[in-house]
Amino acid sequence: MKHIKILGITGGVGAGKSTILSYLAQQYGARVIELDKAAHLCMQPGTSCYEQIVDRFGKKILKEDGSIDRPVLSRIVFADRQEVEALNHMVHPAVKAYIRKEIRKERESGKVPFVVLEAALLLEDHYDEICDEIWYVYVEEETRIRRLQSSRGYTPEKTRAVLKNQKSDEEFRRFCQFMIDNSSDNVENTYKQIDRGLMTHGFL
Ligand SMILES: CC(C)(COP(=O)(O)OP(=O)(O)OC[C@H]1O[C@@H](n2cnc3c(N)ncnc32)[C@H](O)[C@@H]1O)[C@@H](O)C(=O)NCCC(=O)NCCS
Ligand SMILES: Nc1ncnc2c1ncn2[C@@H]1O[C@H](COP(=O)(O)OP(=O)(O)OP(=O)(O)O)[C@@H](O)[C@H]1O
Repeated sequence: MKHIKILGITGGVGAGKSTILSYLAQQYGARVIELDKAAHLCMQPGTSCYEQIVDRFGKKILKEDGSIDRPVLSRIVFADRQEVEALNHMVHPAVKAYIRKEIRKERESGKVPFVVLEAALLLEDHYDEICDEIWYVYVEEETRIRRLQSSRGYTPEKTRAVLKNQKSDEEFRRFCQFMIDNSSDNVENTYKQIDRGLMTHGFL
């Protein structure tokens, strides 16, 4: 089995993690796995996570077709830390098992130069056990609020509510091995930092 390195990309909501992931996939052929997307897969009807979530939050969080209405669930959990913790407790073990399986598949096939895992919660969920390094994507809060308002229609209140459930800038800096500053509206400045990081940190 080929040893393929695992790079974690983290940072708060709207920092530009998905933007960076697209670059890593297109420019370097990396396999990228978004934990949000993996979580959505693990919460589909028929899974044990789905059953647990409906048991806890009730049928009011379901759409007509029986799937989970994420904006509704989002309003409940991001208003109350206990609720978000309950959700995490149900979803995160399944996500981690899925990630481990995907990494094993990539190592068996040996086709990609490295694997990238992306989530706001890599540190909380101890993905340092799986990743060779975790890199932090930094953008100051007001810029993120502005970008998310124009691209996703998030109100400043929604962005702030999500932020409150995520690590502070100081904690991200303390626990990550490299920082990418994505504050510039010219994304080429960000790409240059990634190129340099991959080179100097042994991913290429
Ligand atoms: C709460 C849910 C229903 C909201 O869905 P919605 O479609 O509105 O938003 P989306 O999934 O795109 O998430 C938006 C952003 O919120 C943040 N976020 C999501 N879940 C969490 C969480 N549990 N704790 C802190 N921040 C979170 C992330 O920055 C994420 O990118 C959804 O995020 C969810 O199911 N979360 C639980 C799964 C999870 O923890 N995912 C995070 C990585 S494992
Ligand atoms: N350097 C940049 N200049 C201008 N806009 C940017 C830049 N980087 C990202 N954006 C925009 O900011 C928004 C948020 O970026 P993105 O979706 O990549 O964030 P994210 O960290 O993946 O968010 P989430 O945590 O919610 O998944 C997007 O609309 C994206 O196009």
